[in-house]
Amino acid sequence: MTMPSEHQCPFHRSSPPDAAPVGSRQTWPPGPRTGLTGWRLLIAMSRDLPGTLAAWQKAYGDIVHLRIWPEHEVVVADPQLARELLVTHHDALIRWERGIRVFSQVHGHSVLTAEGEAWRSRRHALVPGFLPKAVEGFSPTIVTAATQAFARWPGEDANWPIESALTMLTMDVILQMVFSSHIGEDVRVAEQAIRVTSAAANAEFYWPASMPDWMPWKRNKRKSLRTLKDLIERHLQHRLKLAREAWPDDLLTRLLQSRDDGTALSMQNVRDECMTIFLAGHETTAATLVWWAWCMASNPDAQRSAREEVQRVLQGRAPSAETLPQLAYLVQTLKETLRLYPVAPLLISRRATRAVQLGEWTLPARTLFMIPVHLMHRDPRWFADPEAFRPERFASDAPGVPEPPRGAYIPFGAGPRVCLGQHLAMNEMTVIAAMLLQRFTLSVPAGAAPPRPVLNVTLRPELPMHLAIMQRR
Ligand code: HEM
Repeated sequence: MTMPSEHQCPFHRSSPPDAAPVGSRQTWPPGPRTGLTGWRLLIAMSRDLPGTLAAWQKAYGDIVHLRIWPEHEVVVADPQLARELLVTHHDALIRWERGIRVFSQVHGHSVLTAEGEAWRSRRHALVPGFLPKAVEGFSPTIVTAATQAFARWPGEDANWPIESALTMLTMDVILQMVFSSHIGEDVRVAEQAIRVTSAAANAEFYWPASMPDWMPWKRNKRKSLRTLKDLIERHLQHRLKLAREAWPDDLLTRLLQSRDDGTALSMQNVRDECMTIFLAGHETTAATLVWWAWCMASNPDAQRSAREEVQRVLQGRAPSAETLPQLAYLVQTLKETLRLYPVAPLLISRRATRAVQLGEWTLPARTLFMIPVHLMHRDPRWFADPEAFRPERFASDAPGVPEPPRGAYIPFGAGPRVCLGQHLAMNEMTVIAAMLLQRFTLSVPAGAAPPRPVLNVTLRPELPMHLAIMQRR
């Protein structure tokens, strides 16, 4: 019998014997060998982050140390410790500076990128607009946008570009919520600009510094950033030209009005918040709906059950604040989709500003922490038959399904920096999913292989998703 050595992770006693810690024996959990700089670990991560982290968890356990010069990084895939980090130790953490620098190129200094007091006051100003009651008020807007979008879908298509169609729809929804306007002609340009900036951001995460954007080969990124900023600016200027009494009740008006009651939001802050809400508010919901559509198409029984519920509850009507809570099974299909395909599979890495006690490890100030949400979501210890699509596991009365530990399921993060838009996202996705099932049957195109998830800021299919659709009579 192999006795656990003092090197081994106390949370994963079965670590292999070669799992020697790289740093101080008292300080660092086990992890892969580093070589001279550890940069080969970085290269492995940049090629396939989810796959590489899964292999390291298998080899070294739930808490893995990576020495990537000049950093010490600790990957925490133990649900209780991940939660402890995000909730109990939140005030000992800031977000990884490099990640924030990359995000700031697009988001400026918004609630997503701010820290400390600046973050607290932004979050405080924004929260009321994103509480469940406030979000309910957006349902008619979502219904109108979805009705118009689905009316443009064909009656039948064996290879319908559903990813592009759903992205357009969620973009339209968020533009109506923020600016009370449709995206119209801008849609294709914006979609392309977002793809270019996301790809650029994804590549830059793995470099210690970015080359300046005026470099000739960054022309596309420069142009795309300009396109997105111009889009926000155009809507903002249009609003400012209107008399105040004519301002519609939307998120931009709420942001502008919050400047009146002493919240120190500059006009640049308003622009930055609009950009974050625009991007975070539609890319994530689009990606989740795309994965949901795949799960429905590849699990026809689940699709049938969800549709039967929609028909029984809605009886052909549009979803509303009153009927949405009755769509319990449909919500379970969305939750199960978020388990299998969490669109933010790795929360933004955190940096410790002081020593952090995590289980039996005391990890010094400046340690970087990474939380692989996707690994916890597919861990057979917390979710039986984890690769299977089984919405019933989220039923409150599911027989014989043990409750996973808190922290094992965190598609929206946890702690004070939990997703600001989680209620809006669930509300919007439920409305759109219900309306889609009312109108169309989804199936996998003949001969199509299961999509490979890749991380491109959000988790997306490697190739744009196409599905077969058939209008229901
Ligand atoms: C399926 C949809 C969504 C998912 C899975 C999702 C996921 C997440 C996650 C995991 C975080 C925390 C990141 C971290 O801790 O590092 C986050 C933060 C955030 N999300 Fe979402 N999100 C979704 C939709 C939305 C929507 C619709 C909005 C806004 C309209 C939004 C706005 C934000 C903002 C502003 C933050 C930063 C909050 C802060 O730092 O205080 N998200 N989201």
